[in-house]
Amino acid sequence: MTTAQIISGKQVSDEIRQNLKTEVEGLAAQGCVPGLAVVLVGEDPASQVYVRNKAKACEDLGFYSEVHRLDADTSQEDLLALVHKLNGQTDINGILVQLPLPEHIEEKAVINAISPEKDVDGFHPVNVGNLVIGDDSLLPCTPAGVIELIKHTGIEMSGKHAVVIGRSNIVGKPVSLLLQRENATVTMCHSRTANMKELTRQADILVVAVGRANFVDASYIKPGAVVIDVGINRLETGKLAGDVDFESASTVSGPITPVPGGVGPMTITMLMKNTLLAAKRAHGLS
Ligand SMILES: NC(=O)C1=CN([C@@H]2O[C@H](COP(=O)(O)OP(=O)(O)OC[C@H]3O[C@@H](n4cnc5c(N)ncnc54)[C@H](OP(=O)(O)O)[C@@H]3O)[C@@H](O)[C@H]2O)C=CC1
Ligand SMILES: Nc1nc(=O)c2c([nH]1)NC[C@@H]1CN(c3ccc(C(=O)N[C@@H](CCC(=O)O)C(=O)O)cc3)C=[N+]21
Repeated sequence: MTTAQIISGKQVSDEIRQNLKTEVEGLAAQGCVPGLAVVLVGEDPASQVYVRNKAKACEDLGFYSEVHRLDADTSQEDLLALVHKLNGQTDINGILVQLPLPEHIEEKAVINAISPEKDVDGFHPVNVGNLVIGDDSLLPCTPAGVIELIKHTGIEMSGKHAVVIGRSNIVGKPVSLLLQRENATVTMCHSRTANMKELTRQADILVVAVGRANFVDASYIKPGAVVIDVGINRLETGKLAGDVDFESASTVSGPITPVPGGVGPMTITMLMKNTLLAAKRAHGLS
C-alpha cells in the first residue's frame, strides 16, 4: 500500500503556469509577446505528443507559437537554414528542435546553430558552459523541473546525499550540477557502476533517468527518501511507465513523483518559463 506523499507535477505545473500567465499579461501591455518555435523532423510518435502539449501550453499562456513539421528526409542544410531564419525572427524568442533527429542529421551541428539567447532547451554549449560555471544561463527544462519538484516538497537539499542514476547530457549530468548548486552532495550512477544499490540506498534524494521501465523498486530506496522519476517509457500496451516501479517504491519512499503527471508536465512548464525569460531579455526587461 502506498503511504508515501505523491508529488504532483501536474499541480505544481499549474501553479507556476498561473504565475507565468499573469506576467505575460503584464508584458503584453508593454508590447512584449513571448514567441516559441518548435521544429519537428519526421514523425516520431512520442515527439508528436510533446509537440502538441507544447503548442497547447503556448496557447494557454498567450504566447505566440510556430510549429514547423519537416519531412523525415529533410536535409541537414535545409534544417540549418530554418534555424538561421528563426534566429533572425524578432517575433521568436525561443527555438526548440525536437530530439532525436533522423540519423542523417548531425544533432550537434543543429544545436550549435541555435542562437544561445534563443536556446530555451539549454542544450547549446554556451548555456551548458554557463551552467557548469554557475553563471546565468537558460537552464535545461527537465533538470530545472526536477529541482522545482524537490523544492516543492519543502525538504532542504543542502547537505543531503543525492544520487542520480543516468549521466546523459540532457538529464543526468545537468541534474547533478543543479543539485550541487543547491548544496547537495551528489553521487552519479551509470551502466558501469558496480555497487549501485549500496549507493542508492544511501540517498536522501534519488533521481532516476535510465530509460528502462520500472528499473528501480523498493530494494533501491532508503526509507523516507525523496524519489524523482524522470523516465518516460511507452509500454507495448501503449501505457506510459516511468523508470521507477511506483507500486513497490512508494511502500518505502518519502515523497515520490508519478508517471504520467510528474516530471513530464514540469518540462513543458520550464520551457515556457525559459521562453518568457528569453523574451524579457530580448526586450531589455529582465
Ligand atoms: N520527463 C521528461 O520530460 C523527459 C524524460 N526523459 C526520459 O528520461 C529517461 C532518460 O533519458 P536520457 O537521459 O535521455 O537517456 P539516455 O539513454 O541518454 O541515458 C540513460 C542513462 O542511464 C544509464 N543506464 C542505462 N542502463 C543502466 C543500468 N542498467 N544501470 C545503471 N545505469 C544505466 C546510462 O549509462 P551509460 O552512460 O553508462 O550508458 C545513461 O547514462 C528516458 O526514459 C527518457 O524518455 C528524457 C527527457 C525528458
Ligand atoms: N529538444 C528536445 N527537448 C525536450 O525537452 C525533449 C525532446 N527534445 N525530446 C523528447 C524529450 C521528452 N520530453 C517530454 C516532454 C513532455 C512530456 C509530458 O508532457 N509528459 C506528460 C504526458 C505525456 C503523454 O501522455 O504521453 C506526463 O508525463 O504526464 C514528456 C516528455 C521532452 N523532450
